[in-house]
Amino acid sequence: MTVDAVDYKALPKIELHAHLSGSISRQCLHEVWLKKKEDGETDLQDPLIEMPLGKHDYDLKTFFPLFSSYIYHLVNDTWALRYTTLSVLSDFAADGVVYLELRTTPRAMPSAGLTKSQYVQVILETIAEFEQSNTASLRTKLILSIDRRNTLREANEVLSLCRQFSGKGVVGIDLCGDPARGPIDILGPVFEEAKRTLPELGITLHFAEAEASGTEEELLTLLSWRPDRIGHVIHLNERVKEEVKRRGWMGLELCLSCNVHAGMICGGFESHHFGEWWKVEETVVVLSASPTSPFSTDDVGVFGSPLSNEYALVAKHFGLTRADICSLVRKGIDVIFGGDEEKERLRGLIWSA
Ligand SMILES: CNc1ncnc2c1ncn2[C@@H]1O[C@H](COP(=O)(O)O)[C@@H](O)[C@H]1O
Repeated sequence: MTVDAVDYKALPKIELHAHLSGSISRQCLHEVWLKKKEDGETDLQDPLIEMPLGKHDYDLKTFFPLFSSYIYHLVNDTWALRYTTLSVLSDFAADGVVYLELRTTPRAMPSAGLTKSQYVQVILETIAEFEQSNTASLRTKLILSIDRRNTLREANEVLSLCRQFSGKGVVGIDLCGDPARGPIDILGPVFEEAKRTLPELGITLHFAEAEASGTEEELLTLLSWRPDRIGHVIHLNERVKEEVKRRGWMGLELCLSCNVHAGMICGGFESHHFGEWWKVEETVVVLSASPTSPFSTDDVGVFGSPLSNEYALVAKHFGLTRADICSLVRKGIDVIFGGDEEKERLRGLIWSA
């Protein structure tokens, strides 16, 4: 059986590292802009001009400001939040994703009178609405993100929201944001409290995404917070690699297109560290998509590569067979945060060969 025999879109897939605002397609942002323009509610430039279709060469310097200076000004009320969330869910479902953990940084929208708690509530209601009205097999849970720039008070607020919505769709907490920002030590107590008081909550951390956030000191600190999964996993020295393996069964959320397009790794797909990790017994590699906006795997909207394409890429560049691909997806079930019932559902859905 050649790798070409796999229909990567039809392959039921698990996506665990998708940032909501980075997963909105440029077309969807354009639709939001059109409505706001017609209603006289925006002076922003058309997203298709701001982020032309086909432009995916954002790097870590140009990528992060896109949110605070553009996307957050466009998606700034309940209508836009619901519209864009529905669009993101439809895109993942159309790409054959059957289980999605969407992550987002709770954001108040003062001009629309929306608190951070209401922001989370709107997203959860939109997910429920999508699941009721859609025949797709996609089931979605939410992870709330702490930004590296957050103060201790802001980070604690995210933890409180996790507590408030635990059992109602929120299944995890994340550390994300510009890796050039830090230090992250002040946030430690929040993750320690999460571990202690909310054992059902999964912890995932952006890990060694850039050299600046890949010092041994930072990485050992992050590991001391006892994450269940880590994302990107690029700049690790041998000691940290050994430490990751020693923890056993840690999920590694790897984002190929994002890392390559954003120049986060040297060389092309062949030199991606997926090649180093995917056969490591002690860890579980999970691929993440790069939507069609300016980013890519973890921000499909930005980098523009759906999850199905990420599987095609690893098959092509690392020679995975159909059996390898199916076993890669199946292994991912073990590191989802969505609970045993969901794991059972997925075991019935994901191809065994
Ligand atoms: C390149 N990879 C990345 N590394 C770190 N953080 C990232 C990221 N991609 C996105 N974000 C984080 O997600 C936010 C946007 O989505 P939400 O408003 O939360 O839904 C960004 O502001 C950034 O903090």
